[in-house]
Amino acid sequence: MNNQDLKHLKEIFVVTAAQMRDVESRVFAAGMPIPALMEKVGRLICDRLLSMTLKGSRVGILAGPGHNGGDALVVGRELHFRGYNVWIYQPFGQLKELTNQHFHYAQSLGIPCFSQLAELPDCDFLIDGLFGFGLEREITGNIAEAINHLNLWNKPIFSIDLPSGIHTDTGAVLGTAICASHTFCLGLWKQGLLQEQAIKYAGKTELVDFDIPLADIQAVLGEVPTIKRITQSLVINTLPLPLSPILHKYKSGHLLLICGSKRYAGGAILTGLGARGSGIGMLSIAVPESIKPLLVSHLPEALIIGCPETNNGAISHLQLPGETTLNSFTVIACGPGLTTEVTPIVEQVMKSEVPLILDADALNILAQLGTITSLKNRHQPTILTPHGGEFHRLFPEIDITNRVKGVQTAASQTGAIVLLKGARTAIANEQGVTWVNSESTPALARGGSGDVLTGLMGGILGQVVNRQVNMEDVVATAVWWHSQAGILAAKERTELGVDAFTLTQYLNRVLAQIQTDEISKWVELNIR
Ligand SMILES: NC(=O)C1=CN([C@@H]2O[C@H](COP(=O)(O)OP(=O)(O)OC[C@H]3O[C@@H](n4cnc5c(N)ncnc54)[C@H](O)[C@@H]3O)[C@@H](O)[C@H]2O)[C@@H](O)CC1
Ligand SMILES: [K+]
Repeated sequence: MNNQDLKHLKEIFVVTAAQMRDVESRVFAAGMPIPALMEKVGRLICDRLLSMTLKGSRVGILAGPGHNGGDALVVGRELHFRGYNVWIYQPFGQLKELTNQHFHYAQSLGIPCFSQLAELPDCDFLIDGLFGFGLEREITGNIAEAINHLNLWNKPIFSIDLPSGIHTDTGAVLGTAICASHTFCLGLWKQGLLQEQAIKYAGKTELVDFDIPLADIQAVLGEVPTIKRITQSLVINTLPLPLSPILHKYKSGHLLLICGSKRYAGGAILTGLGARGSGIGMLSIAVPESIKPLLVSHLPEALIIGCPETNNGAISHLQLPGETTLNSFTVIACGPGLTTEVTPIVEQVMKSEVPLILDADALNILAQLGTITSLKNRHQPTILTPHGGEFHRLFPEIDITNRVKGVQTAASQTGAIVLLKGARTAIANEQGVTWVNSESTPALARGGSGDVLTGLMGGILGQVVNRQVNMEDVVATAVWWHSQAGILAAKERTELGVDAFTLTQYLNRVLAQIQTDEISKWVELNIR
C-alpha cells in the first residue's frame, strides 16, 4: 500500500481512549522512545500551524500535567525558536516527568511561565494542551475557572488531540471544556470528536498523522474496524460509477418510491429528484392520483403511478400497473410525505421480498404499529432512516446521548440497518459495525433535505444491489454524497442558500468534482 492510500485508510479508523493507549503501548514496546514521539508530534503540529495564515505573533501555551501538556510545550518551544512571542500558562503543581522536563527547558530558554491566568499577557492565539485522552474526571476549581475565562477571550484556540474537557469516547463535557476554533486530533480519530455534543467545542477538526504502523492499529481495532469514519476513499467503490459500456436501462436498477400526499406533494418531488441525482436507470413513483400531474411535470423521465386516495389526499392503496408486484422492483423506498394514514401500505411493503428503505411517515407508522422487531423476519435488508424525534418514537427506551451506542442497540434489536440523522449521522448494522459521518454542514438542517437523502439512497441501492457490496456501505455512501452536495452548495451559495431543491442540483457536481485519478481508480476496480 502506498503512503497516500495508508493516509486515507487511517482517516477511517476511530478509537476510544483505551484503544489509543493500547495502540501506543504497542508502538512504545516495539522500541519507539516516548520522548522521540512527543518531539515528532509537537513538530508536526508546529509545522501545520506555520502552514496556516496565523494572525499575530503572541502565543499562549496552555500546558497540562500529562503528555498533552508535553506536546503543547514542544509546540511552544518550536514557535519560540521561529520568532513568536511565547508565554506559558501552567497551573499544575505536579507534572509527568517528560512534561516536567520540557517545562524546565522552556523556562531555561527564558520563555515566561505563569501559574495564574491573570498574569498571562494578551495573546493572538492559544495552544490548548491542558488535557488529551488522559482526562479521566470532571475539571473543577481554578482550572475550570481558567477554561471558562479563556473561552471568553474570543481568540483562536488550537486544541491538541481534543478540546480539553471533552470526554475522549462520548464527547461529553467533563465539567467544562475549551471552545476550540481548531482541533488537531493526533494519530487516530477519537470517538468523542465524532459525537454531536463535541461539535461546538472542537471547531474545525483534522487528523495529524504521526505514522503509527498499520499493523499496530489493526492488532487493536481488527482488520476491519467496528467503527468507521465515512470518507471519500471508503465510499468510492460503492458509487454507481463507472457504468458498464453495455448497460441496459433495466439492468441499472428499478427503484419504487412510495411517497407524497395532497398535503405533502413537495416531499414526493424532492424524493424523486434525489433519486434522479443518483443516476438510477428506472424510477417509478407511487403517489395519490391527484398529484400525479405535478410529479410528471417535475420528473418526466419517471413512471408516475397514480393510486386511489383517501378523502384527505393520502394514498389509500397501491395500484401497481399490469402484472407488476412489489417484488418486481430492485429496491423500495417508502415514507416521505405519506401522512400517517397509510398504515396498510407500510404493512404491505414490509412483506415485500426486496431491500426496503423506511423513512419519515413510514417510521411514524412503524412506531404506532409497535411491530418493529418483526423486521427481523424480513428476508431482505431493511434500512431505517430516522432523525432524533423519529428515533425516539421508534425506540423510546434507547438513550442517544451516545449516538454511536444508540444506533448499535437499535440495529441489534431490529436486524435493520439504522441510520440516525444529525450533524454527525451515525449508521449501524445488526452486527454492530458502525459508520459516522464527520463532514457535514448545518445547511442540511432544512425541510426536505431528508427526502432527498431517501431518494438518493434508493437510487444508489438500486444500481449497486447486484454487485458484491455491503448494504451498509451503500447507506454510508448515500450519506456521504448527500452531505458533500450540501457542503459544495453552501460554499457557493452560503449556508442559507441550500434549500432542498437546490441540494438536488448539486448531487451530480459532487461526482464531477472527484479527481480524475480517483475516476481511473474506479475504472480499474469496477470494470465488470
Ligand atoms: N507519548 C507521546 O509523546 C504522545 C503523546 N500524546 C499525547 O499524550 C496525551 C495523553 O497523555 P496523558 O496520558 O499523559 O494524558 P493527558 O495529558 O491527557 O492528561 C493526563 C493528566 O491529567 C490528569 N488529570 C486527568 N483528569 C484531570 C482533571 N479532571 N483535573 C486535573 N487533572 C486531571 C491526570 O492525572 C494526568 O496527570 C494525548 O492526548 C496526546 O496529546 C499522543 O497523542 C502522541 C504520542
Ligand atoms: K487538549
